[in-house]
Amino acid sequence: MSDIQLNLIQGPERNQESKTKPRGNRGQRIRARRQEKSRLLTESVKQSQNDSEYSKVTEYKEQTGTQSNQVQAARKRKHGELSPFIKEGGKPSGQVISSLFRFNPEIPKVKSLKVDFVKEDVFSSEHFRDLPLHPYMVSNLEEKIGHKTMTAVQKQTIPYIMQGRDVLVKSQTGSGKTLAFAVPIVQALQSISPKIQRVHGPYAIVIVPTRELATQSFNTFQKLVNPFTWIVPGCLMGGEKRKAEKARLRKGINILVATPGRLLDHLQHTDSLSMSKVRWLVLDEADRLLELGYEKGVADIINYLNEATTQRQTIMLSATLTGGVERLAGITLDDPVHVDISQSDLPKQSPDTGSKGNLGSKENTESKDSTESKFTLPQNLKQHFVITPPKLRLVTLAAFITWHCKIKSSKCKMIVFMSTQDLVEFHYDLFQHFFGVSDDPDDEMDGNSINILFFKLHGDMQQKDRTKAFQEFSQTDNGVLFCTDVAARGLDLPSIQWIVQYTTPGGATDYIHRVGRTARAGKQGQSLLFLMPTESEYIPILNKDNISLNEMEMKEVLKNLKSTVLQMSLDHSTKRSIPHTVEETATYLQMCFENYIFQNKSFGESAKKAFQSFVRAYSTYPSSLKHIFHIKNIHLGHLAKSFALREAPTSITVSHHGDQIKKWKEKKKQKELSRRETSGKLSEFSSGLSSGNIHKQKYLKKVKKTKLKRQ
Ligand SMILES: Nc1ncnc2c1ncn2[C@@H]1O[C@H](COP(=O)(O)OP(=O)(O)OP(=O)(O)O)[C@@H](O)[C@H]1O
Repeated sequence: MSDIQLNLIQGPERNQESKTKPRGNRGQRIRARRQEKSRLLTESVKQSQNDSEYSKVTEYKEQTGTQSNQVQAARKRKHGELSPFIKEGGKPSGQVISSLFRFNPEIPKVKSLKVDFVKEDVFSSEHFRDLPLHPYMVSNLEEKIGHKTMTAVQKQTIPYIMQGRDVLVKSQTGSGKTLAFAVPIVQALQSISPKIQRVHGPYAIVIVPTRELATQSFNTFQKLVNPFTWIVPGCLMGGEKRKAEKARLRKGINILVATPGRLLDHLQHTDSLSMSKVRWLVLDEADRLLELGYEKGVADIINYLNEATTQRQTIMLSATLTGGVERLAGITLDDPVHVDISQSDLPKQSPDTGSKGNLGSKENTESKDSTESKFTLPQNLKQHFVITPPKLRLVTLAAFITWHCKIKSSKCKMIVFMSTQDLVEFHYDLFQHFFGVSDDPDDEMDGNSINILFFKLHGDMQQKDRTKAFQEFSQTDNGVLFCTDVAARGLDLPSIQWIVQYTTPGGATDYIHRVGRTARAGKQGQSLLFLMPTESEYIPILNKDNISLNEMEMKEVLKNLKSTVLQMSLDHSTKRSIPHTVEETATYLQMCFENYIFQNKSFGESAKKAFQSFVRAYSTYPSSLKHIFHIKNIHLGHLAKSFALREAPTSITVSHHGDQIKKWKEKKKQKELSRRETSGKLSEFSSGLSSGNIHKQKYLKKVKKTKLKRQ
């Protein structure tokens, strides 16, 4: 038997995990639960101790083994025939526990570049009452909404919109762009005489990329029209009932906030929706809306508008708006003003004044000047990065979350961004199980005292669950939200202290919007970016986009784990064998995770799915970043540890994993091409409304399912 096989898990059979809940009175139940937990935890402690022994043995073997053995093993590993921890001759199905702290790649020294700090004031000293606004508008803003002075972007933008100008607005996240367009629109609508009626239909169309942002912007309009009861705002978005929306459209909506897919479907299928009165078109998060996948739908909406009305003012906003983005959808802007708070006090005329484009035409689908202006981040945002070897990612995340949200403070609100839905599902379930608030009252008596509130949000959730998660997380003052980039844009969730990016974003733009969920409107906030050693070159790339980060050392994060482990439910018998050093504690927690995954089949499947989705997502970084983010740079066996798997799933690690990814990418490319031919819809776009073409509907559903499940 090989040395490594000595470490095969001797634990209970899979699927036996707490399946049979003991009957009897409360006292008996608690005792039985304690015994079961004690058994599992003791097992983890034993394994964490064995693990140190094991690592010594394997290290010795690796160092002293004959060269031919080493070369042979290395060759096999290279071709994926061997798990890095199963020696030749080992049982292929064997579950091997490898050391967390041995054979890790070195943590490189990061060479940060000097960052030019661009100052951007959030607030101005001017008051809303200094503007020619209706007195009720001013009193509503001051007394009900609670804002007396304007933010800098509001001060610069509102007068231009009130003059009827087309405007392109770029200002940092959380600087108040929503009111910058909402106030002048409501002001103009209330002043129309005779009064507008709801049956007139929409005067303003506000397009946003996600459902949560649609709800949020709609709520802002609802507050603003409070004194002007005859103005009716409304919201249309994928996931909601089509019939109910049609009924509301029939009654009349004057300010229509919508996601593009659902709006387009109503334009195509709801007769009562007329665009003839539309005077304002707002594209919030415009750069996102005009990206690949969204831009076709937006161009179609603009075509509808162009046919229905000629008198239109267009307003485009984003924290990462670059000049020329309007060309992406061939939007025609008439002598637009560029408001860029970071650059100067005086807004500029657009260099491409009055440029006309062909809607959706190929020539216009590239932004030519993405580097022409610098991005600005909130001054009160402290940004950090941590470099962890792949094996230690999961325990480092657990250490970070439990320290900040339980041990250090019980009032911490955190968002953890991940690249795919499967990653979100897996981490949510795992953390909920180990550290979440239990719905079983027995747990409180049982001493299970980590009790963090966990939430999840991604594009594949049922709309009602999505709405519930969003609302509950907005209202709570402590908790952790695991999410995809569906929550990266525009959301204004109160009192977020930490933004964690557990998977690296595809570029500076995504980075800026993710971290922009904290440090909003002058408040304090912090962010942490997880990197693997092979990814450290990403820091100077972010530096070039004015993003400045400080290193947080992994061992500093991990040293807090001991308190977490102490707080986890342990009875006296296991407490005696609680690990002490950082290495022991981290290994202990990793063993708890691994045992749980190993013993619970559905969790095991979820871990594998998450692992695979991570690997696939990893192959979709833009070509400019491929030298850093290439799956070949990562040891998949080590990476599997961060999914509490004892070896990488074979479907990925078979010798041709490179070919598999290539095939998958080709398939994805083909699907993307046919999708673009049939429709411009992507996840948030997918409204499920089209009634005419069932075949297309099914096709889109399939594409939506198979595509990376990114959002
Ligand atoms: N004049 C003001 N004074 C104080 N706070 C304000 C003012 N205007 C807006 N805010 C607050 O600032 C926060 C951010 O506003 P908003 O969501 O509009 O920012 P944003 O610039 O659109 O951000 P993002 O780029 O992330 O979408 C909100 O909580 C809002 O209530």
